[in-house]
Amino acid sequence: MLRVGIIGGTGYTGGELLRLLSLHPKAEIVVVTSRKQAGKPIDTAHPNLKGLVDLCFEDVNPSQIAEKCDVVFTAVPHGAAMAVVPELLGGGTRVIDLSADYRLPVEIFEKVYGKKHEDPRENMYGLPEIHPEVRDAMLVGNPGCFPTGAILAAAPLVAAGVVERAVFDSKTGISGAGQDPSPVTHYPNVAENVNPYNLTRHRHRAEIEQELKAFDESVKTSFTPHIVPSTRGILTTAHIFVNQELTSDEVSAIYEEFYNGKYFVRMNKPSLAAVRGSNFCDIAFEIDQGTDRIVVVSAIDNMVKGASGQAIQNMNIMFGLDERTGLWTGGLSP
Ligand SMILES: NC(=O)C1=CN([C@@H]2O[C@H](COP(=O)(O)OP(=O)(O)OC[C@H]3O[C@@H](n4cnc5c(N)ncnc54)[C@H](OP(=O)(O)O)[C@@H]3O)[C@@H](O)[C@H]2O)C=CC1
Ligand SMILES: CC(=O)N[C@@H](CCC(=O)OP(=O)(O)O)C(=O)O
Repeated sequence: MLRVGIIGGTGYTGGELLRLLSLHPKAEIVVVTSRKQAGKPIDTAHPNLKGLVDLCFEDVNPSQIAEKCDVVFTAVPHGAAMAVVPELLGGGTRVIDLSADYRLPVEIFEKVYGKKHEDPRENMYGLPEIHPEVRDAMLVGNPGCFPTGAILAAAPLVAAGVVERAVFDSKTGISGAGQDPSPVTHYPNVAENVNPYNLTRHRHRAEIEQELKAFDESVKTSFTPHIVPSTRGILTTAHIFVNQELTSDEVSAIYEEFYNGKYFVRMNKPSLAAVRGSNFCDIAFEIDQGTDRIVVVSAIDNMVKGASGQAIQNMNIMFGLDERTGLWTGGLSP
């Protein structure tokens, strides 16, 4: 059994890690941290897990955690992971970080996040459909939720060298903002409403660019997010402008070949409901006949394929398990 630790166990992604790992046949959760809820049972923060995870939150230091664990998930805010990762790695454990601390080269991170990186080191971007090399990594920077849906939607066409520009328009559920309440997440501001934000400069644009430009340096990208009145899920509409005419069969072949053997990407009508609670990314496309545009739509659960499920997929690959282990569940639709 893999001995697993979670730093930041009271949060939304920590709760999803606990929910999914409690069903994982090859993982045993041995330590879950919280500074504010230390000593309390897991189900005080996550009532849905009563009877499933029989542990209490602990406030312990990273080297004590490393001693007990083969792998540790850091499900903490940006900037907090880099404060614990060096000690975890020094203790010999492998780390999957759900924050943005290890997704970008240091100079880009510092520019985008406006803070100094305290632990500059090479990063391994944990989008396993594109980076199977995660298998050998000691530290994986698990992707952001929006970049996961956007990159998976566009990567096959960008890798085929046919894309001039990709414009991503994403709608997200509110859990992407984490558990701390704010005016943005306040019910009257979210219910029966759609809120666009960071129209041109959302920090996730850097991740999207990093991954797509690795396939084709000349591709141009734009990204605009919106919050919709849903707890979970991200639906991304990608307007992809191409440099040549393609038939529907040709585009289908490009996607089928790119995602051949990639279990968690399905060519399937995307909807938030169909992927809710699951690690799937559903993708469909339509060619805008007579124009240079292909509309590609993807749907993920931001907390599963967009965070904790993908992190467990990475763990499975890093430890030589079938990537699907513990992630068998379908979506909760309808
Ligand atoms: N929500 C989402 O859909 C997604 C989130 N992410 C990223 O995952 C990370 C976690 O997100 P999320 O679960 O939403 O966040 P939450 O705000 O819901 O939870 C944060 C957790 O981190 C702990 N924590 C906070 N500050 C520190 C610190 N300085 N040191 C140690 N622990 C700390 C908190 O517990 P306590 O204060 O008790 O210690 C809490 O358990 C973030 O970096 C986020 O950007 C990534 C993809 C999707
Ligand atoms: C609704 C909402 O606020 N969403 C978050 C996305 C959070 C996320 O998952 O990404 P990171 O891990 O990079 O923080 C946002 O736009 O900042």
